[in-house]
Amino acid sequence: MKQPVRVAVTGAAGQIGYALLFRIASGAMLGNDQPVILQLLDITPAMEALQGVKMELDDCAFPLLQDVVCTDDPNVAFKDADYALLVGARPRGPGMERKDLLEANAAIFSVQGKAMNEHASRDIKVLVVGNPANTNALIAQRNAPDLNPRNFTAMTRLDQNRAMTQLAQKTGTAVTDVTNMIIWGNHSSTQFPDLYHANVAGGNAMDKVEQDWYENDFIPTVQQRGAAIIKARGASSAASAANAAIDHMRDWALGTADGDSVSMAVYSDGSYGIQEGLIFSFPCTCKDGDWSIVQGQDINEFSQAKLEATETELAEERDAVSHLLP
Ligand SMILES: NC(=O)c1ccc[n+]([C@@H]2O[C@H](COP(=O)([O-])OP(=O)(O)OC[C@H]3O[C@@H](n4cnc5c(N)ncnc54)[C@H](O)[C@@H]3O)[C@@H](O)[C@H]2O)c1
Ligand SMILES: O=C(O)C[C@H](O)C(=O)O
Repeated sequence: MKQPVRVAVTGAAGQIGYALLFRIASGAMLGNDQPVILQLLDITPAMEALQGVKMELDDCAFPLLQDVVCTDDPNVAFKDADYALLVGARPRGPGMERKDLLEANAAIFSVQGKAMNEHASRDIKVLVVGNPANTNALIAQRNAPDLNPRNFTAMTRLDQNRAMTQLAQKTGTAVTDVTNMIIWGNHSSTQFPDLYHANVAGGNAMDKVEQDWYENDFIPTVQQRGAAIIKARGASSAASAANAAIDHMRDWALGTADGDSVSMAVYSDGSYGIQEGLIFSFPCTCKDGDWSIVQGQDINEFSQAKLEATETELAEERDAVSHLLP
């Protein structure tokens, strides 16, 4: 039996938390042979609700779940954590743009970055889900100077999964026929879903769809899907977001499939001309618990303009929170 690993989840009493924790505890994220200890963080007024979630986790009698810690103290939640899923944040309501959330959520992520810097495993793998996810990840990373910046990532896997289904439905194929479906940039309406490098049933995706559908239907549908869910449900996506978080962490920990790449917002090393230090979604492969950016893809004029637009937005978000970046 493997040694248990410690998985910190913030915002654990929230909607995404409720769809996420049971799957982590079941082994869906780290494998059926990996025992876990859950370290759950939420704010003080949510402690009673969090205790209720813990009672339900207990009542599942998950064989892999060794302990559940509930706390309102980030220093406790991140103690020796091997993985952290930073979900806790104020979600976007109808009519709100992500930028409206920047200031409100920025403070949360600087505190949590500092707590990880002090208390977490030096190899911690951090996934930021709470919006604006890329910039929250940047704030956490910059507040954790003793940790490797490569340990901090943000989630664009939900956008990738959305894009895969749209493409499969359009081409009359199964989602399992779609590979290398990459989202570049920010988890926002400037994200760039790239069909030029995606494959459907072994052929290039752009050979199977019309340019007009790609530009005027597919891209806006994927970019606006979060807002469409909020409009329909009156609340932001939760189960699909939790599912994408599981996908992201599982691939990072256990590796991506041969011949496939996945979308991960990671610390930019300047690849594809993207400013170094931004948390930008690139095509990534994962092996032995580490990610790398897929290099050498041709970027045409259309794609280049899209990459620049989403990079500009991320640079603006970074500048708007510069007072929180040490
Ligand atoms: N990246 C993505 O693809 C994606 C997708 C869906 C939602 N989201 C984002 O995920 C976040 C959570 O969504 P939700 O639906 O679970 O929201 P929710 O309001 O149901 O839950 C958020 C939880 O976070 C807690 N929280 C607030 N401040 C905290 C703090 N300082 N420390 C710890 N916990 C804190 C709240 O008490 C609440 O329990 C939102 O920011 C939402 O916009 C991201
Ligand atoms: O768009 C939002 O605010 C919610 C979330 O990020 C989503 O993509 O569903």
